[in-house]
Amino acid sequence: MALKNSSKPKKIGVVGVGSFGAAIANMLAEKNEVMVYARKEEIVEEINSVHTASGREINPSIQATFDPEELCRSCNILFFMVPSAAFVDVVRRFAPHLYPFHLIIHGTKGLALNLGPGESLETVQKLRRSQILTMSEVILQETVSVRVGCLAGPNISKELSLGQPAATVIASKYNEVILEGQRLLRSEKFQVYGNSDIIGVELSGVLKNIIAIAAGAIAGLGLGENAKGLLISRGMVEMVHLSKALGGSVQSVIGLAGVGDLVTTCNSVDSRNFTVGFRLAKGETLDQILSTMDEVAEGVNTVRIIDAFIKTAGIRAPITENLHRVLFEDLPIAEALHFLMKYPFSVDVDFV
Ligand SMILES: NC(=O)C1=CN([C@@H]2O[C@H](COP(=O)(O)OP(=O)(O)OC[C@H]3O[C@@H](n4cnc5c(N)ncnc54)[C@H](OP(=O)(O)O)[C@@H]3O)[C@@H](O)[C@H]2O)C=CC1
Ligand SMILES: O=C(CO)COP(=O)(O)O
Repeated sequence: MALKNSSKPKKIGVVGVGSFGAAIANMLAEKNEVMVYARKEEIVEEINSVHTASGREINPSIQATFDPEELCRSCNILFFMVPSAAFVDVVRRFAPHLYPFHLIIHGTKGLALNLGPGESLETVQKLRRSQILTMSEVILQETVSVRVGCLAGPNISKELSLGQPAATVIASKYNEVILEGQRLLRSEKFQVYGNSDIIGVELSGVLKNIIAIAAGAIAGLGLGENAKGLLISRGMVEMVHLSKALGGSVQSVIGLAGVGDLVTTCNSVDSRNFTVGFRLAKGETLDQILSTMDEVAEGVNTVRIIDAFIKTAGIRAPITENLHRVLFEDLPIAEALHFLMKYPFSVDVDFV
């Protein structure tokens, strides 16, 4: 059924009620009518009857559905809050029900691949930029939506759920998307900045996860705060070079969604990426860690994608390269650190 402008729906939709989706849905519900989508019938029933989602508190005013069509019919603004590994599938499920009037903002800090049929990261010889998609690029590729934005910043969901003060960036080529995001989310406890460099903001949120895994490893090895400061500063420089190579601006990396989130994630035991590094340093294997984590640590897959890209593009990104060897090539962490300490970094800041 085609929707006319006069019948434009008014609720705000949230797709995915995991850790971050639940936190954002609750914040949106403070001043808006909200409907959430969960793929499992039992989660929908849990939300609608006892107002929790897998035990996470959900504002009692929030309604849930497992029908993408109902969500798209009821809402004109949708927040996609699912991990990157599921993003293409989820967007394809929603695509038949989306119209150009729908405004979409996503909060996903991961990448997808745009490969040919039967191809995978293991089989492609080279990984070019055109074969890597940010989540806004997935939405634009898979749907008729045009007004697309992302939400990124230092936003550990546990802290947001406790009502602790924080800020985020809404990035979009369309000022209207930024203004809507600010109108919906801004509060006394939550500041919302705008940025027109959506690719740079998405990449900032994606790339900081790599450095956060390394920060967790440094903490797990008990190497101290000097080493952490060294990693964060070299990590920021690496993020700038990678982001520029992938189409983002320097300014976005040194802003809230880049350096702001980098500092938070590199210091928080509530960060899943930090936790992966910490547990690796304590001697667990990657398989052991991932099989016992309930929530997604996007940085692991991001390391694989970025490592393949830099090898193709001929870029040096020593932290990512060494982390790839630790995660996927059995290099002991101590050796990776030894290698990094000998790496001939000589210029402090070389991107301005
Ligand atoms: N948690 C945080 O502090 C923050 C997270 N982010 C980003 O947000 C994104 C989501 O993270 P987070 O909420 O923590 O992840 P979680 O692992 O907590 O939750 C993921 C959610 O996505 C749903 N989901 C997974 N696969 C599918 C699918 N195929 N179809 C429909 N729904 C699906 C899950 O549903 P089900 O229960 O059915 O599996 C679950 O509700 C990530 O990219 C993360 O980097 C960004 C900022 C902060
Ligand atoms: O991006 C986040 C906070 O801004 C959450 O980080 P983790 O995915 O590592 O938990």
